[in-house]
Amino acid sequence: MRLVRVVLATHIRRSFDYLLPEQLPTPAIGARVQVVFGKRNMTAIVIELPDETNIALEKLRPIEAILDEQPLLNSQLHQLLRWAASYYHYNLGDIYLQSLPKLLRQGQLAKHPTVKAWQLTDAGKHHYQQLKHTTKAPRQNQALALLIEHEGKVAHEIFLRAGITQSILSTLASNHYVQPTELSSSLTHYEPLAELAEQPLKLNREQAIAVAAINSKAGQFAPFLLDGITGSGKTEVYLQILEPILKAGQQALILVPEIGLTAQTIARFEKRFNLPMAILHSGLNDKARCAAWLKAKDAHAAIIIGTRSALFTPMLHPGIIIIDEEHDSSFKQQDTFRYHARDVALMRAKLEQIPIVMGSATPALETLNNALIGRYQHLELTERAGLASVASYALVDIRAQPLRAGLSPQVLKAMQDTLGQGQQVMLFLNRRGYAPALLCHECGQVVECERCERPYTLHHHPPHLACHHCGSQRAIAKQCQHCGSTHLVTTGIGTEQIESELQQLFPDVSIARIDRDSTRRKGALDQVLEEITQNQHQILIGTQMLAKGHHFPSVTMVAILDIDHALFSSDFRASERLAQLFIQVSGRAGRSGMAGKVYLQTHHPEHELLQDLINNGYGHFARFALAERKLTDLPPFSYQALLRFEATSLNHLNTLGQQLEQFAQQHQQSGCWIFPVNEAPVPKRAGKFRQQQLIQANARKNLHQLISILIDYLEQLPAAKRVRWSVDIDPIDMM
Ligand SMILES: Nc1ncnc2c1ncn2[C@@H]1O[C@H](COP(=O)(O)OP(=O)(O)OP(=O)(O)O)[C@@H](O)[C@H]1O
Ligand SMILES: [Zn+2]
Repeated sequence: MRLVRVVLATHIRRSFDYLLPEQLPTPAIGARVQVVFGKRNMTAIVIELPDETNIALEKLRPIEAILDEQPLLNSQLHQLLRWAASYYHYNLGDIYLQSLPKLLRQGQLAKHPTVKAWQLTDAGKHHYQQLKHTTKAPRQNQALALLIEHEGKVAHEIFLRAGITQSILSTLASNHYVQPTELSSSLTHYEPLAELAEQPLKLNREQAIAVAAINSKAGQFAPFLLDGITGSGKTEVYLQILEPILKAGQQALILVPEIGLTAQTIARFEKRFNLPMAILHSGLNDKARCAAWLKAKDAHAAIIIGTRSALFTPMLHPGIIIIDEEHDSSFKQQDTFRYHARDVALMRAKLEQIPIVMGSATPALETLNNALIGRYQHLELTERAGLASVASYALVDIRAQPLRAGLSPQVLKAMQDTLGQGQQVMLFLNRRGYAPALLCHECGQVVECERCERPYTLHHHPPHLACHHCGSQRAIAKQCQHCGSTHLVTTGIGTEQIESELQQLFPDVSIARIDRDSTRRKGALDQVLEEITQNQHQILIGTQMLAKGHHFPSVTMVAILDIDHALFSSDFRASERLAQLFIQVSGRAGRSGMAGKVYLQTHHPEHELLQDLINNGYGHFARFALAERKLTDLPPFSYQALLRFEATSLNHLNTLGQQLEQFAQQHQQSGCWIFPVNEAPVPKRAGKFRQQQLIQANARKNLHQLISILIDYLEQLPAAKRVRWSVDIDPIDMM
């Protein structure tokens, strides 16, 4: 009797045992199998081949089929997924299955797709024998030689990497020396890096120290914080630490924030190394994602660049993990499996025994603290790279000032001057749409999304109302629902409004707006970023999309229009987020030699956070903020979990809340604080009422113990069946 223990994607939080029928070979651990679960056919992953089971034998069902001869996941990834399941108190089966690309989850064979290739003809062979010693058409000869070397078949991509262009291949094809064919992409393997495709920059002293420190830890677990001000050349450091790793035939995994993964980023790595890369982001179709994943797994890609979930991509020869803009909140998944990619990546680096580099100009306080207490090696870049100098700041007091398009006279004047000198201006406003609210001028009633009880945002392109909480849309109201008046007016300003008003103020200037609406179309963001680099636009207006890591050489002026609302938030992380945003946005000014200037409009020019950031910089602010967190027992000096509850009826929530609070108080442990169940900061979303309970502890162990007890309780509690609940470990957004 042979047994197989598997996990699969079901809400039941455990593994399942199946029988292995005689005619099937023993599957590898980490391979997929097909099983019947309930009445459904499902893809499962083998996690163990146990000797015994506590299920009655007659109840065991057989496995239907084995899908993989080779395991998809190696033992380090198994350990990682198990660790993640226990750390985040999430279902192991879901985590396993979610770590696979969708097509593999659905049971497709893990086969590399075929790629375009060229085949040598007899005529081509003959031609080469006759002409190989001539100097005529050297590129054509090189192409034919490459084909002979590889038994007559070479992938198109390999020709391109060797500098043999499409037009050379077309000429060869028109002479019938080669003909198109296909190759399994697994045959397109690459040789380790021999020499760089482009000359590296000469590092400054701090960069050189960073590169040497990281390279000295090859082949072992070593975490680094690369704490370098904006424009200090962190990317050049990444490029140079990759060189020895790629020369050793190892792979690099590079994680970037959701919208930081642009064609420009990819191009920088491509240009330096000319090696195959696997790109993984949420915009890929299923086929492309699966192909990239397999390329990484079988080491047919040297560099794997991706957003959050790329972290789980298997690699045959892992050499290093890099997390760029490590403070970015898009590394934290905000629904279902709420993991933080940076934290899981650290564990992965530990399991794989490789270095991990976390880079940022504005490190998360958690990360900075780990560096300050010596848990991570702290590498600092305190100067701008090359010829660029640090931008200067001006606080613009807008109290009682007349504003046009949200801009003060001082900022408008500065814009005129900057534009007059042929330089670019960047305006930052973290609010997309035309106006954040539409209201009745007669009775004051605001037009609200009924499902969220929040104002609709007015959009003009195309005209509609959109709820930024639940995403619902409707036609623009013509009448007040309350009093029937047709006199509706907007309040507040969004990026669309600034764009249209600036078009009137600066009719001869090209304006680019960059926000989620203007970049929805695939490729639109890359296109506008390229246009900005080519100086096709002079004024750039954007939300935080524009703040992230971009390098625009001609931007010398940045104006931050309105961040006042964030100065008085009750969320203890608000000041950290504001400081990061402020520094990142400011960091776009003056990056290539020309002096940069940053204008900050505010009603609170004396506010100590703004004063501190401007006068002393992020590092000073962050150390002070850490001291404050320590005094008040907040993370990273304590550990938090958030239980979230959602239901269509408030009664259901209240019943559950009372029972849970009572239970939690009875199971209070020393070193744990259990806060009351409260309304969430967004108390209603998409028709569901929302509540939450914060749990805090002085040690991780205590937190995890208490959470386990609470989860066990919730799983068997009848009142919890009518409520959707979830657990968020290390929550960063309390919404
Ligand atoms: N050693 C160097 N010498 C000259 N120029 C350099 C050097 N290192 C980097 N640069 C240049 O400085 C500019 C800024 O570098 P990079 O984009 O890597 O900065 P960064 O630290 O990643 O900034 P940010 O955090 O704002 O994204 C780039 O144009 C880069 O080519
Ligand atoms: Zn809504």
